[in-house]
Amino acid sequence: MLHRHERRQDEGESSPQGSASERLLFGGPLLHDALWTRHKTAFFEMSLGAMAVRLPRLVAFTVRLAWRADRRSLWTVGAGELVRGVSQAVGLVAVNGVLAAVLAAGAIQQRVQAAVPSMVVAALTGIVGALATSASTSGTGRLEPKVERVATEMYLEHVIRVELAAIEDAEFHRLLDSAQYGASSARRMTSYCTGVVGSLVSFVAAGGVLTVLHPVLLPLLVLMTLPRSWASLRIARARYGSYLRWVQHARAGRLLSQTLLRTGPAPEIRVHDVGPFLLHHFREMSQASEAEQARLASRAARVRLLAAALTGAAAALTYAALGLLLVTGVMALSVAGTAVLAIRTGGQSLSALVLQVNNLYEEACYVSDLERLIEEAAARTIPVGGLPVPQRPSLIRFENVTFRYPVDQGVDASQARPALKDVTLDVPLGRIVALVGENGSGKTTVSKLLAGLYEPDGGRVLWDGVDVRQLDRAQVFAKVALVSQDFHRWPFTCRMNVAIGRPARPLHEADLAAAAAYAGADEVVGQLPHGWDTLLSKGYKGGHEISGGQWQRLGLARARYRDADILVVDEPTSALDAKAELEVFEQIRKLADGGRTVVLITHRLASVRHADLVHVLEKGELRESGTFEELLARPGGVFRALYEMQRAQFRGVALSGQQQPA
Ligand SMILES: Nc1ncnc2c1ncn2[C@@H]1O[C@H](COP(=O)(O)OP(=O)(O)OP(=O)(O)O)[C@@H](O)[C@H]1O
Repeated sequence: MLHRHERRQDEGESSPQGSASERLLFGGPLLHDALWTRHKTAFFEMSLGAMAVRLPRLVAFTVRLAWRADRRSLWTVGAGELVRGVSQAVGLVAVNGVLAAVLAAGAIQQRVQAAVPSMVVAALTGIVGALATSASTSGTGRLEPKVERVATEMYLEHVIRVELAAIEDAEFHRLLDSAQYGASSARRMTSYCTGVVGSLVSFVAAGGVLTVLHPVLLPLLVLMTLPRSWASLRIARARYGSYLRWVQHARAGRLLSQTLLRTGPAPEIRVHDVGPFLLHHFREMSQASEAEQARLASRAARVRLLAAALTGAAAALTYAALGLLLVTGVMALSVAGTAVLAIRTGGQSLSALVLQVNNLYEEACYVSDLERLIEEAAARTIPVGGLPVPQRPSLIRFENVTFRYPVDQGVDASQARPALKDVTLDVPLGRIVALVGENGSGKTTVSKLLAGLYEPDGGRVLWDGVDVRQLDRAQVFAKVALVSQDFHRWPFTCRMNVAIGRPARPLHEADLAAAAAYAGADEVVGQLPHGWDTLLSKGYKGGHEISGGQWQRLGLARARYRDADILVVDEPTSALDAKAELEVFEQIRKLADGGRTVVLITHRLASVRHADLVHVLEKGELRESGTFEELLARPGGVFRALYEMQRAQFRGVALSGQQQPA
């Protein structure tokens, strides 16, 4: 047997340095940075005994899921497996009766006649067993997809309710990633569990019959089966370990082949002659993978041979013991015949049991991630309920607000600069409030806190004097429409891309048209091959791609369709041409005239001319606040300096036929 640390190295996820090509291209083996990769090694460290201890918990979890998914099928499976086991035991006893009758003294006709009742019982148990097996198989087949659906729903239900900060937390995200495999694992666990229960029942049935026949037969059964079980387990794990190693080379090779096929790098691949270079390394990685698979094949053959030798020795020992019992007259010939049959069925059940438990454990790693995710998600869920948000609030105030984004593990959070530091500002409702500042100054963060997406680490966000933490968050969200910089481009139809601004409301064509006209998206819709019904996702039949500026208009239309009191627009015109930009700002201004609040984030300082109030942020701190004119009039002010800088870019560029300004 391999030494423990050798085995780890031999069977673990990575070959430590990777192939020469992998070292050259990736600096080492190409490994996933994901939580689930840890399961692969954890799996190898689990002994059979430890697995047996965990077994009841695993079965209980699967049964609970199955209970939620479909009770009737669960009952069918349970009863089916039980009936199968019992009919197996009764069948063995009947076979014993047949053998005893046939091997007894007397004329052959009489002996056969005496065996008939037992034969009938054996045949009946065979029929009942087959019926029970098919009932269990169909029950498992019905249960599997339902269990997967229930587990997926559990997962998604929890995920959509967690705070944004949790979704952005790298560690939580890793768990999220890994737990998504939990649903399909739960599905597979259903059939493994049925297998485990079935094998266990069969083993107990065969063991029970053997014990009744003679007490020494049960230990003999175990003795004969254990080496075989150990060997099959060993081979399964060796195969898995080797798979992990060759899949690592295959993964690297796949990355190269995919890169060679993609459109993005295609020009560079051709002009810089990257193709033959990558092809050479693809071949090298594939050969490393082939070598590993060849190594596995010969290793599996060796283990299989050893297993066969051990099983043979155990069988010889068992049959020698049976022979001894026969010769010494301790056991009758008929009993020995039944014992051989029982040892065969019992042995098969035990081997199957060991393998099924092994499979069960492997799946359980993912299912336990799912369990953990559900626990953690529950702890990080957006609170439900709270004080009602005022019908027409008049002021949102940030009071000494400090906020830090969650940092990745290993990074000292206290060292990281807060995204907002001691910020105090007002957002009077029914007005246009602009947030300006350089990249990374904290504008988007202010808008997200305003929308209730984050809670401040220090200070308070007050809605008419009430801390947002006490307000009903669902009502806060309902007050806000958001057009973020990276608003989502849903892979749905154009109509749905606007209507998703208020998904709970029945589709209303007139409102859709009004929202589109507001954002200038009506022109976009008019140019699409199927108008509102065009699928905005290239790569699918009938799918169509639109430009960044056209998307931006749809994003604005979506926010307009939402028809909320507060519209937060983050760089709404970055992809628009100059004419469209002017139009959009004009429209935004009209919104405020209608009593809505607009929080406008932009780098184009000239566009904030119509804002009622401008807040200037710098490195997470509020530097200045005032109207456009006030800020421009402030000597040495940050806004004035930024504005001057932007203006200077255009100064000196004279149009033909125009005089350059003095
Ligand atoms: N999701 C996030 N996770 C971690 N840090 C973030 C995250 N979003 C922003 N930050 C950091 O917080 C700070 C403020 O970012 P924010 O996006 O609020 O700035 P901004 O003024 O809107 O910038 P820009 O003009 O580039 O959009 C930056 O240092 C940024 O790196």
